[in-house]
Amino acid sequence: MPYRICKVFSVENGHILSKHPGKCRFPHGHSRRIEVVVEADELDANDMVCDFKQVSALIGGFIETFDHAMCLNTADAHYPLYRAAYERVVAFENQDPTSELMARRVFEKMKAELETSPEAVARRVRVRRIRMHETATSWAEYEG
Ligand SMILES: Nc1nc2c(c(=O)[nH]1)N=C([C@H](O)[C@H](O)COP(=O)(O)OP(=O)(O)OP(=O)(O)O)CN2
Repeated sequence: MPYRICKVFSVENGHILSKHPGKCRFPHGHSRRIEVVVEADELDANDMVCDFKQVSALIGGFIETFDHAMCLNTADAHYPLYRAAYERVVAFENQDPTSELMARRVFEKMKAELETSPEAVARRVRVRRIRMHETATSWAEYEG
């Protein structure tokens, strides 16, 4: 049974769900909590999965790109307008930026960071799941 730790990040993030039949197809924002769960079979010399700060160092910068940014489907008719007007736009290729897909994107980035990092932590630690909170009552997660 592996040991697990979780580092929680917060961002203020906008999105448009262009396929949504209700009001979520209009621009709106969320104060998102993003839980990054990593695991290891053995603890390090400090009796940790890894330092929480190492999780931040690996994925914090990527998560920051979602902060005060608008997530958009590239197929949304408004996408070119947002792209032209604002520098902080996060594109989802022909898919709506749901919490499910945002969780998956963070998961895949964290996995890639661990695979390419030369640091020892990367050989021992795996990303287990990303939980993307949307509101106080809803979240989605992606698990490896
Ligand atoms: N599976 C998903 N469903 C919905 C998503 C999503 O990303 N994945 N997103 C939305 C909207 O972005 C919406 O803003 C959030 O939905 P919801 O939790 O329904 O928000 P409310 O504040 O309106 O919830 P209430 O608890 O009903 O007030 C929609 N669905």
